[in-house]
Amino acid sequence: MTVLLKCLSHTPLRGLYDPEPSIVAEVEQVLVQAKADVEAFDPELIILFAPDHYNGLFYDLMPPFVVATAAESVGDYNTPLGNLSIPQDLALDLVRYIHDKDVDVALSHRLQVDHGCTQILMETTGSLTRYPVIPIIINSVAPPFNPYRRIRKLGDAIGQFIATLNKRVLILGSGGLSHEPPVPLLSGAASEVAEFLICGRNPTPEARAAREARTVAAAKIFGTAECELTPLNAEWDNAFMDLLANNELEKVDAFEVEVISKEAGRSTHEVRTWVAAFAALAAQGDYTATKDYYRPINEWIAGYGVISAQPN
Ligand SMILES: O=C(O)/C=C/c1cccc(O)c1O
Ligand SMILES: [Fe+2]
Repeated sequence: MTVLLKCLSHTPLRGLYDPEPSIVAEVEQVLVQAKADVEAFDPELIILFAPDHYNGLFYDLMPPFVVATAAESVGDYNTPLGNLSIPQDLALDLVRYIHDKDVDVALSHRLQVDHGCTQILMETTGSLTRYPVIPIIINSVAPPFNPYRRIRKLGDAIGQFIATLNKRVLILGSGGLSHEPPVPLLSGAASEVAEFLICGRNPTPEARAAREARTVAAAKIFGTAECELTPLNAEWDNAFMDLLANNELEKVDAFEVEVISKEAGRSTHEVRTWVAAFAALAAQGDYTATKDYYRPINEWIAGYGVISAQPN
């Protein structure tokens, strides 16, 4: 068993509403390197920790964690449609293993996934199907959330499972860092919005286009006085990346959801995927991590970071 970890912010605004060309080129270079690293590692399995953004999972049944044995991309924003290549029996073995470690996960035999899963696959592998992948969705967008210590336990259990495999395993974490896109909250929502959040699967093309246009409109004013969304927080982001790079993962047990939402934005909780990814890595022993990139990018509504790590 050999392990490589990559955690990347995602943003569906990439290519839709970009910052100045030098920044686009800078990020492109980081992503080209990430893809080259993955190509050289040649994974036999990808464990992908990702959030959903009310595309596959809704409040009619909102699980904290889901392992998918089959998944198709909804093709939101600029991401491709299509099925992911999931080894079904291995995914089921993973579910049984996690349960044996006293952590409960939901199971889906037909999950719809969005840019939370697909953008990172496209960026690091160039395809939805290049390598076998087991997607694990961690609720990071639809409050209430379970505590960060539960994410660490989940990641640790999955890391122990990885250690039983005689495979090269790429662990991916998708999302974060600080950010707050215009994703509605159920609490206080108008009835039409509440209906979408509870049961909004398979929107019409017009509804999807309207949602994407709302995100672009928010991006155009994000970070200005005109915008009511919580601004990016580079200090929070750097402290979080340092915590990971310095092998201090247990500190996340003290993270408070409401405090993070206020300080860094409601969708900052996508870093829960990074916590799970690093806990899975830490289950292999000590590791060395490198902060490959960080920049707060208002146009993308993203504290945008990339971090890589491998066991020592
Ligand atoms: O779900 C959406 O419509 C928008 C999501 C989004 C926007 C900006 C940054 C992100 O990480 C997102 O997921
Ligand atoms: Fe996101």
